[in-house]
Amino acid sequence: MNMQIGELKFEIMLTSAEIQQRVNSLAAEINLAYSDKTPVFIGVLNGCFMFMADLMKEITVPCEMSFVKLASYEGTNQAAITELIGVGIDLKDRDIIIVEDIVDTGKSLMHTLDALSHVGARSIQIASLLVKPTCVEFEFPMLTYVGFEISREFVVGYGLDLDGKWRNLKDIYKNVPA
Ligand SMILES: O=P(O)(O)OC[C@H]1O[C@H](OP(=O)(O)OP(=O)(O)O)[C@H](O)[C@@H]1O
Ligand code: HPA
Repeated sequence: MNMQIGELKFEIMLTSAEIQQRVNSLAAEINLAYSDKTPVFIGVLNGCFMFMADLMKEITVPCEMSFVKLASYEGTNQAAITELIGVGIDLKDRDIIIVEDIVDTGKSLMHTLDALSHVGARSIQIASLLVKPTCVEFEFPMLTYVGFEISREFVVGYGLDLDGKWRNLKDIYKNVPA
């Protein structure tokens, strides 16, 4: 199945059924690993919304959840300071699972981890539906739950956007040469 967005050509990469099956097995792994815990799932908006919703429906351990947005401020002589807006839960001594749609360069995830480094969590793990191993610029030992390792091509659908659009597609498409 192909799709044309302006000049760009996309081909289906992961069907909704394939995604659901993988999300269910990630949830099963998490249920097992957290059987004696009450984790806090933190979804990083906007891209995570579909993955988070489908994952949470399969989580059977008692848990809390929240969504955050990353806000970056560039100081004149300072490195960018990143703040997480919207957690709303005291994270001290909690077991956190960060939920991301994609780890591409890893910069966003680095910012999220930075922002969470001072909250006094008991543990932090990461669940990302997609990872681009050939693009990631950092090591993430806490990236335990990965849906699919994919190649470098730009992808859209299931929460992932191109210029703010196409997040609503239920399958995931990848950019291919026209
Ligand atoms: O690993 P990276 O190279 O940092 O890219 C991954 C991030 O980029 C996208 O977020 P974006 O900032 O575009 O916001 P969005 O979730 O609202 O689309 C995506 O949702 C990831 O959070
Ligand atoms: O391949 C991608 N698609 C959509 N959003 C993204 N953000 C980082 N990489 C991507």
